[in-house]
Amino acid sequence: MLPTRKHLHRKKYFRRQKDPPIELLHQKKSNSSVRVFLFDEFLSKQECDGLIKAHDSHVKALNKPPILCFDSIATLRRHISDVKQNISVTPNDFTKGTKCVNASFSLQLQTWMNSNWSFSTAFYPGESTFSKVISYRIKEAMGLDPASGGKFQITSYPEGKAYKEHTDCTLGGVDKRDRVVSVLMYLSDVEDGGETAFPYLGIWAKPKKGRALVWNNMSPDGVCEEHSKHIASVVKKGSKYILIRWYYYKTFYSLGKRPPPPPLPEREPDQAMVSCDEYNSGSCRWYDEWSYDSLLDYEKNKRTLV
Ligand SMILES: O=C(O)CCC(=O)C(=O)O
Ligand SMILES: [Fe+2]
Repeated sequence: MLPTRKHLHRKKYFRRQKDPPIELLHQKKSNSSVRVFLFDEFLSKQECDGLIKAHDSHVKALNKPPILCFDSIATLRRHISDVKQNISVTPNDFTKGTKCVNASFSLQLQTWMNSNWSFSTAFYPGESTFSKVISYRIKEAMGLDPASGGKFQITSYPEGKAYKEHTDCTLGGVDKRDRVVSVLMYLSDVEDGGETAFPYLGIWAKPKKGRALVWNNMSPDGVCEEHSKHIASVVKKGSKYILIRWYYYKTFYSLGKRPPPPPLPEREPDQAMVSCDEYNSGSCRWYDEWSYDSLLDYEKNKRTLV
């Protein structure tokens, strides 16, 4: 039978489920509510390759050295001491009104740090047909409401790169506008390393092209769980690409909408941002879009500017 228009339409949305999803059971005793599921062949090879291509060409296009931003002066100091430099910095080294250093200091840090970061680019719901396709596929397979999902973030890790242990939600946070579920899709195989590991649960997953890994970060009553902490292990050989979409416990107006670019710091149009989060529970990551987190005003006004 020839496929009808209806079939073709449906095929785009539904993955051909070859293997049923499996739950990765806790290998360590834990009273955590976090559950981790694995769906193989969730994305097709063509979808993965298309996303990688789009990501790579976008990263390449933003070819000015990035501006580096830090969550605090303490984090900047830790990075400086990590690269065995003996210079002292004060909050005055941040460009006025921001937590970013100027272009020449950024370039100096980039050299010292040997660009030790992963690269993230984002697209937002409605910006491509693919966003609709994948939202729907996630809804069908995992029961997650597309309206409670945020942006789609593609991240690449060149060989040698990793991301430290962290939670995707805010520990101790009271705001329920937080990431309750993470849907991570591996866009590439990795020759060696790059596993996603949950040290408190004794669970780890190996990157596999097209595979999706889904877990909850918050308990059913909306508390961010310490035991949801996870790590992107170092890519020992090859490179790693992932697509992530976070789903939120409570939805809010700006969720899933591209935020307006912040006015500061001054920058070139093709200049990306590297954001280095809390030293012990974060890593540096290159972003194609600017976030309000780098603005001091934003923190002072309790993050209400957007
Ligand atoms: O790359 C991974 O395996 C994990 C990525 C991650 O945890 C994140 O981007 O929040
Ligand atoms: Fe994460």
